Amino acid sequence: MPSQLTRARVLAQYRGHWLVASEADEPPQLLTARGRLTETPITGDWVGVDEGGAIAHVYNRTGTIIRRVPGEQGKPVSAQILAANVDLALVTEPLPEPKARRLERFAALAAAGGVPVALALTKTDLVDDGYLTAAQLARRMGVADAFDVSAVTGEGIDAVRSLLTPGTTAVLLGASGTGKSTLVNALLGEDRMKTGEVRASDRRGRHTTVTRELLTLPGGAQLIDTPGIRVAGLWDGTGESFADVDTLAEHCRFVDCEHRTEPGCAVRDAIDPERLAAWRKLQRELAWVEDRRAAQRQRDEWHKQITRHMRANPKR
Ligand SMILES: Nc1nc2c(ncn2[C@@H]2O[C@H](COP(=O)(O)OP(=O)(O)OP(=O)(O)O)[C@@H](O)[C@H]2O)c(=O)[nH]1
Ligand SMILES: [Zn+2]
Repeated sequence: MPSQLTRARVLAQYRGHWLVASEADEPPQLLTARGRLTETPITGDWVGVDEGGAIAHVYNRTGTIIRRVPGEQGKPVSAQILAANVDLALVTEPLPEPKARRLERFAALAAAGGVPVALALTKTDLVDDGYLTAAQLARRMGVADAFDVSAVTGEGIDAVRSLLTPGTTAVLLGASGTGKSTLVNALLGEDRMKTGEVRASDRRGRHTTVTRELLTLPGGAQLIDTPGIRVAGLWDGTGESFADVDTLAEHCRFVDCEHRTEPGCAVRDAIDPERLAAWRKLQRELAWVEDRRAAQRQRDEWHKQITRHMRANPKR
């Protein structure tokens, strides 16, 4: 690592460029990377900028949101890091009929990366008792913080703000159309104009391929939006998001109990059947992913060995 590096945060990524803000109160700059980095910088990353003004290092990440990229049949499975160095995931789902299955999936995605979860049920203006639904879902999922919010009436926005203390980096996670961007706008208030397309233009013109952007909220917290996610495949476990099932499962008679009809099962009668079905479905998905990943690792190892062998025995 070169000696003189300035620490800076990646606000957004473009093709071969990154919008980066140093800790000092300077305007963000569009930078390129120096040579080959060990990691490709992504939104939320802390990077080291060298004296020539290029990204030369990506610091270790804590709290990452990683999903499996929807792949074609027969193609290798791969992962995509959606956000780095995140302290809180606000998982969104709209009222009047929030889908528990989607909430559980996004919560698992966050938990797998070591990120605590809060629920934000949007569009509460469409119902009378959104707070009840939020409380029930939170209880069932073992989530401490849950809010029903409305960008139309402003209800619940302050409650969400109370979690977004200065220095916190939060990410909005949820399916397309669940109200993430609208919530961002509500939290930003009038500051919205300073962000987005305005900042993403420079001498070379406008960079319109904004995908995930780290924004600074008026209160001093950072927020990353993740627009347009259709499929949120799991990649590496479900973290602590099914702690209820995992804890009870320790008391099942069989270690590989699937909590169906096995005798001495401690989970089946204690967990909501739909939640248990969701757990099973995600476990099956993870088993499939792990199989594919193991097969790919084996193939990679093979290729390495062949290459090594050919290098050691060049044709004469
Ligand atoms: N009634 C009502 N409608 C809302 C509220 N929040 C969002 N909507 C509407 O829901 C739709 C989807 O909201 P978006 O904020 O674009 O959803 P998103 O999650 O950002 O979607 P992607 O960008 O595709 O991921 C829009 O038509 C919003 O106007 C709300 O609090 N109340
Ligand atoms: Zn069991």
